[in-house]
Amino acid sequence: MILNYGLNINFDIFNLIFKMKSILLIEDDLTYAKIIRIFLEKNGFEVTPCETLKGALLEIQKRPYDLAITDYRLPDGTGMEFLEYCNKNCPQIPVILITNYSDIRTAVRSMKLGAAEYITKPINPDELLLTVRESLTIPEKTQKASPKTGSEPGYFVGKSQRALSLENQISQVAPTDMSVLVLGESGTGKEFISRRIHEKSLRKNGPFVAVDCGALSPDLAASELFGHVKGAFTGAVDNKTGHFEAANQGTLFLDEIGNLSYEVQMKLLRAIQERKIRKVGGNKDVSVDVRIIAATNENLRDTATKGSFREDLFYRINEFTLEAIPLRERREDLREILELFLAQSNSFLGKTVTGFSDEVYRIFENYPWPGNLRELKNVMRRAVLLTGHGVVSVQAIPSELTAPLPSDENTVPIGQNPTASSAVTLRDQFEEQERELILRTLEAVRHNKSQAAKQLKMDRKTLYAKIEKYGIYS
Ligand SMILES: Nc1ncnc2c1ncn2[C@@H]1O[C@H](COP(=O)(O)OP(=O)(O)OP(=O)(O)O)[C@@H](O)[C@H]1O
Repeated sequence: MILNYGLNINFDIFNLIFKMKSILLIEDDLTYAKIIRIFLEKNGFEVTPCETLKGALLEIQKRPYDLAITDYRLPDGTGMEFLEYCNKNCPQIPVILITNYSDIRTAVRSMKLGAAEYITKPINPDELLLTVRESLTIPEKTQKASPKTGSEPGYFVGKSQRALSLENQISQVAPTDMSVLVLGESGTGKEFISRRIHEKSLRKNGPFVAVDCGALSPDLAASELFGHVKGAFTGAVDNKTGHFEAANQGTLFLDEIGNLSYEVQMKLLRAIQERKIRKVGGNKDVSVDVRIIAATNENLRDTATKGSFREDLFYRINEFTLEAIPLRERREDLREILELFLAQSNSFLGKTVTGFSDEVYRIFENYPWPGNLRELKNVMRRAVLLTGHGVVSVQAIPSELTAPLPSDENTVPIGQNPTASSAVTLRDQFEEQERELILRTLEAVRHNKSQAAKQLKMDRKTLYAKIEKYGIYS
């Protein structure tokens, strides 16, 4: 197996830091799951494999895993159902969703539902490792990492008309204490815009607390936002400070605010209007001085009219509206954004990629980017990882972005000696292992294909197809 290159050199250090983090791996393709498991174990993680949604739901209740990785398509459900369960019942466990690139919209939806990250098939080992390590460093899922002071590194403004107008509005509203509602598709930078407002405001030396309301379990949302007193409910073993208090004299960013229950909306309205909160189970009010910035990618006005979002709260948080711009509507800014993400990825990964070929640039220009800046950043990071140095070529970007190219042009043929910077994927390694496994089984059963198929738990037709695919008898 060729799994020992790239970022692996640092794994001893990571071992020390992470002290055998436990991962629940939900993947029904057993051979593929085995390869991922062995790869992660070699890199110092403890992996428990699971083949079904039902099994995974039972397993996650047994022990506090540090991370879960789930395939989207499972025999008895989807990875999304698993994600939803985790959000409600164990929101502290980051979940990475594996999807096909063609399911990018699913991936984007998974991020909205609180997935820590998504990775697309075919999986690149370095990318998998990077994503796992990054997800394990997220401090707490409902509260995002929030620097208290200093401006957001690498905030990109842009030169397009719409970008300039947005920046102008940010500058105008920032010094006021108005509540701001930031609208926009997933990944367009709503949180970045909100941080920008905070940094340009008079509260910039106070905290910026970002809360992902989509990841708050309905039962615990009030306690997360307003805190609780010891003994308020089973499990409230200590007093807890809520996000409101934590944001005192600063800004509270409520992402995906449409996900809050009606009851919590009521408490939120009171907190904003009266500038007072009451902890769950408490009997006295606590004064708070917090500016609210909320974000949503749904039509909150519609939701308010239909009654599932309180109209009074909608008007209270919507004193000023900003619209984050989808990437496809700011193509003039693309080249500059690419350069920024390239520089960021180089510095993050310690690589020296200098640019991209004209062909890559053309592909980027023609692609609709449904996942917006986040998707672009992920694609760039992957491309930098695979390229290492020099110029990013088409081989380093997901084949789905390059519609006219056959997808297998993107990978190195099995048997060919790959270089460290080439697109060797877990799929390649999976196929290599599968070929070996089939060959060994055939030899063990003296080439009796029915027996081999039985042992390999595949039907004869599939076995024949694989024998042909791998050229076993040719
Ligand atoms: N103005 C910007 N400058 C540089 N990078 C940005 C900018 N806006 C967004 N990004 C990048 O895109 C990623 C997604 O941004 P962000 O989380 O703010 O989007 P979002 O609209 O809040 O997403 P979601 O709807 O999924 O919560 C960020 O991690 C950041 O890397």
